[in-house]
Amino acid sequence: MQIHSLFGSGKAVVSFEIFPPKPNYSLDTIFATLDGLKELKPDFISVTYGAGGSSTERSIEIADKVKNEYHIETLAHLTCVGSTRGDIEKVLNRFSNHNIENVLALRGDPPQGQAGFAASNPGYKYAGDLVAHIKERTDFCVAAAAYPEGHLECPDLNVHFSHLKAKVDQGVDFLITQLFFDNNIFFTFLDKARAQGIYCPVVVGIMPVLNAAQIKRMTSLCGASVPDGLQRILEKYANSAADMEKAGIEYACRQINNLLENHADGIHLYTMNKAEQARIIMHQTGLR
Ligand SMILES: NC(=O)C1=CN([C@@H]2O[C@H](COP(=O)(O)OP(=O)(O)OC[C@H]3O[C@@H](n4cnc5c(N)ncnc54)[C@H](O)[C@@H]3O)[C@@H](O)[C@H]2O)C=CC1
Ligand SMILES: Nc1nc(=O)c2c([nH]1)NC[C@@H]1CN(c3ccc(C(=O)N[C@@H](CCC(=O)O)C(=O)O)cc3)CN21
Repeated sequence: MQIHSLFGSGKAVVSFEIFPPKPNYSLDTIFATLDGLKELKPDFISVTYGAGGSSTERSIEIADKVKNEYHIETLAHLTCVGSTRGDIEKVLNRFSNHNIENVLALRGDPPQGQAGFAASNPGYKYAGDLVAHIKERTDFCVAAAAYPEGHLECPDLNVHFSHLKAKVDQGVDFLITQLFFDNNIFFTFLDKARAQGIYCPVVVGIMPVLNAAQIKRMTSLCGASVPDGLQRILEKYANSAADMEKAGIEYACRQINNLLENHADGIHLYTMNKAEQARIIMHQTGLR
């Protein structure tokens, strides 16, 4: 099923994100996660591709299992940086052969320890180039990323908006946001996006703070700002992992409840492969 057909019912679309386990871990760990997530009946699950240096083969294998063994609608991430058009066509063919109908078209992060990309990057420069290529050649439903706080590489928010508008016009069916911890930033972003003619559904990406180290890594990777309320939690529970997790889950639930009150099109939970915490959040927000 094409995910864009799920929007517009008046109910928020609910989705989860998982990433492949590191190469030295068995794939069984992700199947244990999926067993738990399946019970929550998500509308779809997305599988990251190359995030944090993970193997792309594992991403394809997991996306296949989600769709064909768990029978959950799948959104396969695809990054294009460093690939040729031929490489991308091969991966798209493999997705098609596994009946995967939805792709999240991304540019990709620079390699770890590197701030930018080599000028000689072949093939694709921006995610929009990948969106256009997929739409030209296939019938995939195409999602893309949106950055409510702007993007680290593009400090001028107005310029960044024009890039987003151009990307959407290249054929994006729906957007998923980068994580953020202050809903007001999202509401301002959404108003501005609509005013600039970006009309597609916008799913909100939420990352629960489950431990301080992970949030440090994510905020430095994606530039999300940490509001005072969250900073206080990080300081107060610095020496108590269990209390930190509990407070992080409560924070995420408050964010989600407020987004639902404001009619968000969808909630996409960055699960960090933790099914039990996802279950608590789904129950506490009444989403499941
Ligand atoms: N591996 C994964 O599963 C995931 C990765 N990400 C990462 O988030 C980051 C951004 O990715 P995307 O949104 O796909 O990239 P993008 O290509 O849409 O944007 C990246 C940067 O390029 C600028 N830009 C975009 N189009 C432009 C144009 N036509 N001319 C000039 N500048 C332009 C944007 O303002 C932004 O600063 C990447 O680093 C991506 O890998 C995000 C979610 C999941
Ligand atoms: N810039 C950017 N790159 C991404 O890959 C990305 C985003 N933003 N935003 C949304 C999601 C969040 N994603 C994430 C976030 C964290 C990890 C992470 O912490 N990975 C650990 C592996 C942990 C483990 O295997 O247990 C790592 O060390 O890389 C992975 C994907 C992927 N996405």
